[in-house]
Amino acid sequence: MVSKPDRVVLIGVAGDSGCGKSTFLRRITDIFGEDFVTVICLDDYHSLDRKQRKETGITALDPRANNFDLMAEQIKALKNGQSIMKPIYNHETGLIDPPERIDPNHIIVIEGLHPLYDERVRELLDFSVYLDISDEVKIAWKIQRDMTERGHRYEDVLASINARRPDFEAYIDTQKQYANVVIQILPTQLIPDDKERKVLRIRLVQREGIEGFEPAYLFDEGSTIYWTPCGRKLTCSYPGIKMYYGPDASYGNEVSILEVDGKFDNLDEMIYVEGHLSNISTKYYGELTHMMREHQDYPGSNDGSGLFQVLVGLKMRATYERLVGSGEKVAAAV
Ligand SMILES: Nc1ncnc2c1ncn2[C@@H]1O[C@H](COP(=O)(O)OP(=O)(O)OP(=O)(O)O)[C@@H](O)[C@H]1O
Ligand SMILES: O=C(CO)[C@H](O)[C@H](O)COP(=O)(O)O
Repeated sequence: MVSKPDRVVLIGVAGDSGCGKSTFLRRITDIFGEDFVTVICLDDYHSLDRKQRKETGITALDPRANNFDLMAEQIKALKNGQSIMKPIYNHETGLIDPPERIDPNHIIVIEGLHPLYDERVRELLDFSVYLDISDEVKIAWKIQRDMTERGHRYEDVLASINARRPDFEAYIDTQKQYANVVIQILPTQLIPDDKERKVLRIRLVQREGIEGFEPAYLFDEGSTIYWTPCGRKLTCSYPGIKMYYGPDASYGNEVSILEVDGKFDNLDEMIYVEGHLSNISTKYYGELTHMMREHQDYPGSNDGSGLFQVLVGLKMRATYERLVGSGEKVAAAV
């Protein structure tokens, strides 16, 4: 840890397994610096180990397999500047290991299946994100990762997604109603009946009316905009790029949507898109483009997922600086 924090800022990143949380977390630590951020994976609060879950038929997504009392107590303690002894769930053995000491830090990120599920934990959060990946894309990514990197069979990957679905819908998906922002990852609409899932449509759903959070917009705040940026200033190969901005409603809340369908060919040209976005919480013109170009190797860096992950990271930085006051600025990316 760099220095003892005067105030702990708590961020929640929710989503199912395999929805891109690790990539998003790397972007957050890139913005704040590794020492400034402590990431807690909420799998560590599983109260049933793998064998017990198998015997009882209760999945890890089910609240009964998780110790929310301990989670709420320990996250509250960290926010109050106290150290905790956090349990550890060991994914290799499927067992619960002896606890480890976690000290408060400037930013604490709680990530996993349930950061927004329990009201006591939810109320402690200063900023929250839900990564919402459509079934079609989830299957494509899981198959790519679990078959090529983990040696699983196609039928097993599909069966595990199907087996999780009822509990996913009951306990995980419902959390998106509480998030400040939702990043939705959907199949493209630019290629009819696309099965490859190489081109994606990404939507950033931003809650309106949250104190201190100003949604980003395209061209003109509150309008509805359809924009095809391809042409002289943005190179686009097939199937091109379409962007959208407009108002909507979600779970009875007013939201505004920013959307990108398609892939950016050349991230140097992102400055053209950045120049037409407002309220993006950058510290200088071109900072968002700079951040996207820095990590072209991250998955999704050349589509809306990279763009919106960076944008949400900038919103987190703005939240941090607003909460801690002007004395504690995070360095700009230069
Ligand atoms: N934006 C993206 N575009 C394309 N592929 C992606 C994107 N984000 C993640 N992936 C791929 O999806 C897979 C899962 O991503 P990642 O490991 O980040 O998810 P996770 O939520 O951290 O998963 P888990 O909780 O199971 O560890 C990886 O193979 C990664 O390459
Ligand atoms: O959804 C998950 C969160 O990442 C895991 O399935 C859950 O944590 C159980 O882990 P394991 O399958 O290793 O016992």
